[in-house]
Amino acid sequence: MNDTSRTYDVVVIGAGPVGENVADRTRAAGLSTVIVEKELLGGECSFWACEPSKALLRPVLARADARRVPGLKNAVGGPLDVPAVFAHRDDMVNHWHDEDQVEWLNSVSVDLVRGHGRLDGPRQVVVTTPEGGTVRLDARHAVAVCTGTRTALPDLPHLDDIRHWTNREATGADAVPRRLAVVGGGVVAVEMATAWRALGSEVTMLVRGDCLLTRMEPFAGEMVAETLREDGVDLRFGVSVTSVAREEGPDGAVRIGLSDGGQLDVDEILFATGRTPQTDDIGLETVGLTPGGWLSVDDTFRVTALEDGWLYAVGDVNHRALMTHQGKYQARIAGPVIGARAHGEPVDTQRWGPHIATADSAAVPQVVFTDPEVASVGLTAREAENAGTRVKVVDHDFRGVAGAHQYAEGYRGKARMVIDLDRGTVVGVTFVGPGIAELLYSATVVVAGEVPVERLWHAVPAFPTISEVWLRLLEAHRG
Ligand SMILES: Cc1cc2nc3c(=O)[nH]c(=O)nc-3n(C[C@H](O)[C@H](O)[C@H](O)COP(=O)(O)OP(=O)(O)OC[C@H]3O[C@@H](n4cnc5c(N)ncnc54)[C@H](O)[C@@H]3O)c2cc1C
Ligand SMILES: NC(=O)c1ccc[n+]([C@@H]2O[C@H](COP(=O)([O-])OP(=O)(O)OC[C@H]3O[C@@H](n4cnc5c(N)ncnc54)[C@H](O)[C@@H]3O)[C@@H](O)[C@H]2O)c1
Repeated sequence: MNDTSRTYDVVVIGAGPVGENVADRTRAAGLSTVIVEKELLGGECSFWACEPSKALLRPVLARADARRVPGLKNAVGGPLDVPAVFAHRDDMVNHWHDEDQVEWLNSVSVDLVRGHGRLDGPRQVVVTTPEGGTVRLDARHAVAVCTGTRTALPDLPHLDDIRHWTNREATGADAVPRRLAVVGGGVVAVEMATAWRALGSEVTMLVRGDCLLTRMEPFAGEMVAETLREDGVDLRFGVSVTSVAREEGPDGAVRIGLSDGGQLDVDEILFATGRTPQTDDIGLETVGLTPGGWLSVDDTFRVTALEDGWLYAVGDVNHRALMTHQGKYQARIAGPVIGARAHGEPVDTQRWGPHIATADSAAVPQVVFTDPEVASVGLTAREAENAGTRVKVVDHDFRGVAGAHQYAEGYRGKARMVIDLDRGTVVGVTFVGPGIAELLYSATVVVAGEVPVERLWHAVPAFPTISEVWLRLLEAHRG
């Protein structure tokens, strides 16, 4: 194929949820924009991460909730309809087709070039197309790298030979392994252990540390661990994988060597061991940067290592907050920033201003879709203390929350509010319990809005909802 060359105001590399939103916002700022994608528009989130994992988990959590409702629990005592769960998952990812996203891209007048994009000097991107041709894209104002991440794998001999699972197989498989090992104790590990246990696998979790969900309040990981164990997951702490091999050929069992000297045979092994940035093959060396690392950015998403400020990195690839909603928030900041700079307009970088991603450090919300659900925003008590804040930690275990007792017989939950005593505001909130995911936005408004604690007395939760936990927290604070 012949080489072609085109010029745009902005070139976006990577059409995951974040790249799509950057392109939408630069276009809205009046800049011509092209996006480059090597796989499916919608990225990891739409096809191999958020969407399929939550589709697998929805029936699991709905059944767990239903089993706590008197009058209903006997009706849902049986196993999940596994083929129907997979069919629902397949529908939720549109059978791994991206024509809806292509239609949307057309509707916002962003051009698309399919293929692998690489920088080729300042403001230049060269795309190798699936047909083997090249398209050269010149950017008048900015290139935004939104190339996301893939699973970070441990350095184990023969790992490539054993057909292991990453998030892609864990969210996309259509057969239930009899025995599944899950390596890791983070969010992917606990969510996928929950899903596959309920789908019928014997699950063993191999966690090298001594707790789950280490970035959250300690009680979150403890409560999730308790239910995983009750549900029959073999949860092992303080153990690492030292070797892996498929016994008896490619379809044989995986034999796992363990750091405690033991071994474990399973049918599949999932590595849920964190993420690595997709920057190893995007031409960073052509602009004087080292390939393979996270791209550090300032609060307006300009890559700090380049002085003349045309290169932006948004979403997972900048390592600020590896979640879809937070990457899309970054995109809603970065797009207008690129627009303002292109039009020679001022950029307002005051805390909470329109061109600075203040929430990335102050108010990142996250829901972990396990049983119980975990929802948190802002700082943990330890993070706040480490930041030098004079804090008061207020805990409540959902006693006296009528809505929680309506929701589930024997409701088990815990809530924590971290108060900045000098400013009189809430800097962090964590809820653990069934049905608490939708409570998180209230906490996010409280933290991002820096609402004075005293004003919260006037925010009245309806009776009898789980939200009344806010009242119990305030009462515990007032004493
Ligand atoms: C199992 C799992 C479950 C998750 N669940 C949730 C959840 O429930 N909620 C949540 O908020 N977050 C969740 N996450 C995190 C979420 O998936 C990521 O934060 C999100 O996908 C990041 O979006 P992104 O656009 O930055 O990157 P990605 O979604 O990774 O998209 C990057 C895109 O860039 C493309 N690309 C890369 N290199 C090139 C190149 N050189 N040329 C052209 N195209 C390129 C890729 O093909 C891809 O389409 C989950 C993650 C995992 C692994
Ligand atoms: N519901 C959600 O919001 C959601 C769901 C899934 C993933 N995500 C995001 O995706 C990102 C990736 O999740 P993740 O769980 O893969 O990463 P993570 O960083 O949350 O957890 C990685 C886990 O693997 C362990 N680990 C790392 N290297 C290891 C090794 N060599 N051997 C054994 N254990 C090892 C770590 O100790 C940790 O327990 C996270 O930032 C997460 O927030 C979000």
